[in-house]
Amino acid sequence: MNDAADEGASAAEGPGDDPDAMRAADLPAQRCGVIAIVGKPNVGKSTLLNALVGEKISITSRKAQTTRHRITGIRTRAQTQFIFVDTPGFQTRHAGALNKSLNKTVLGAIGDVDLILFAVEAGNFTLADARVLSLLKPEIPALLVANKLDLVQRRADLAPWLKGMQERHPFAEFVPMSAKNKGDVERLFGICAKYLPEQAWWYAEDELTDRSERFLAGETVREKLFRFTGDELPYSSTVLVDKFEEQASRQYRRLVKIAASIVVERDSHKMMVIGEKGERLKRIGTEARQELEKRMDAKVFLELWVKVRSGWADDAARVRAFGYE
Ligand SMILES: Nc1nc2c(ncn2[C@@H]2O[C@H](COP(=O)(O)OP(=O)(O)OP(=O)(O)O)[C@@H](O)[C@H]2O)c(=O)[nH]1
Repeated sequence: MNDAADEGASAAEGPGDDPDAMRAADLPAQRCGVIAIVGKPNVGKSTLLNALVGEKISITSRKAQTTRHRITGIRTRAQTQFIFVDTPGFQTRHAGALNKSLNKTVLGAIGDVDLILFAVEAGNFTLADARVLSLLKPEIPALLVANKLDLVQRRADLAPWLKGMQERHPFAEFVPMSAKNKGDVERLFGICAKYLPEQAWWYAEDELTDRSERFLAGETVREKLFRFTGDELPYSSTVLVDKFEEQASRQYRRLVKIAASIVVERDSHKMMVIGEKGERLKRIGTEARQELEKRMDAKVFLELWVKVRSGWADDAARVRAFGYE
């Protein structure tokens, strides 16, 4: 991101004597800034990010703590480039190395941004929300995104709740909304834009993420893994992409061969992932492959393995080796 930022800075230099630059200076100024989406697990942060970016960038599932990485989603609209970072649901319940790493990612993500979207479930505020809120610095503007508004039965009850929220933190604005409602998401763009500084864009207009296809492959398998195992499988299970190779092909315009390992902590979890006669693993593989083919516009061969590595989520060195900062 630094390189991109440097480019942006040079593009924003003054017009000088260059006639082309003079013309550029007549245009409305570009805006560009970073927006962090924070909140406790399962409040809908990834759903919101995907809706804002207009594509599925971050995986979602009903299982809390699905998001493990800081993910950048980019959306450029009219003169404004919005750079979103999604963060893992901050949590303090488990103390293992994986969780320490996740919490560090959240703290890193909110220190240096232009705007924070603090997401909660509308009408709810628990100790877990309070813990995340305590991390926000008053000098960075924060919007209270009261998400899942569609689940609120009596809207009238929301007013006193919002008033209480204002006492907890000096929020710049309240945004009661549903991440699943297009109109609400549209309105959020307009609200966010005014908090972003006037500066040249950091990314090309059509860029959607700075994450690689290899990363996307791992995340897609992980999403299907959690979808098809539900609450049975501990969230410490992870996916490693062992091979990601684009190969020349006469038959297909693009051909990508991917091999990935699903890493679990116990033999019993391995059986759970594989399922009876291998049915579940097959389903995970098929769904992941189909989705990747669509998103990468390529023919994909996907090979999945299940490996047992007991205690990896409590082992700091392994957590790093598995790609978590
Ligand atoms: N009814 C309703 N459900 C929503 C809304 N937004 C998200 N959800 C659901 O809430 C669940 C959690 O959404 P995620 O986007 O994965 O939540 P998250 O905050 O990113 O979760 P972590 O990755 O655990 O931090 C999913 O089942 C979503 O479909 C909403 O506006 N209304």
